Amino acid sequence: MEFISEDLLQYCQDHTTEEDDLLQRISRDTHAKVLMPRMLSGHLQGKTLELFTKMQRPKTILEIGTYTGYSAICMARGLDKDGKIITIDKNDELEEMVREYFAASGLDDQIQYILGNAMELIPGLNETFDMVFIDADKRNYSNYYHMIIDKVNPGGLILADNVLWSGKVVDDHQGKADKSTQAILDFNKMVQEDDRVENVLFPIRDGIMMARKR
Ligand SMILES: C[S@@+](CC[C@H](N)C(=O)[O-])C[C@H]1O[C@@H](n2cnc3c(N)ncnc32)[C@H](O)[C@@H]1O
Repeated sequence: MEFISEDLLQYCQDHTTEEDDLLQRISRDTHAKVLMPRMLSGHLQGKTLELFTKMQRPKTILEIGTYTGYSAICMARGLDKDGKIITIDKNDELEEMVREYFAASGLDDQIQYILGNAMELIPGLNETFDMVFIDADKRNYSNYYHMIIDKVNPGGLILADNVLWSGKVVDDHQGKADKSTQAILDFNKMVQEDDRVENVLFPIRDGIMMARKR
């Protein structure tokens, strides 16, 4: 489901700094060769992530859910020279493609790509973060939040994608939402009630929750 008309979306894209050749290639290849290409962040969200990163100036970013690397490259482009992004994905079938894109970005020395289950890997990360992008399995969104909140530095940002879940968050479920929808509803409620953060839900693409740790 699109929340704004195709014409308005096109107008927004036409007034957003252009996607360069590499991001266009990743988007094209993903749509041609990879399952569920709708998962890719794309032009508007990618530029939003890049600009959020430039404003936040994080030393370390954690991304949960690399997929084909589009959003990781956007955030890496926003980093200062001494910043780094750790990005985790469990899908090793995309590894070759993703490593090639990271190399082509010229930023692979700032991108640490880890393959494996984020639920198992995150507790072992001996780092603190200035920015976290949660964009993996929806059912674990609240678990990821609980796992990372103590690793986020004061003033750090937690971003979570797809928090409008194609609009299903406002459907009348009559107490029987499907598991992914319920997980998103629980996540949004939990963030809204968490006094450790101040937050805003942006209606960008499928919805991005931004929570800033106090
Ligand atoms: C929505 S896609 C990420 C899109 C990417 N961030 C972008 O914007 O282009 C979600 C990814 O999360 C990965 N994923 C799902 N569950 C995971 C888990 N438990 N651990 C690590 N990765 C996971 C999937 O393999 C998939 O590639």
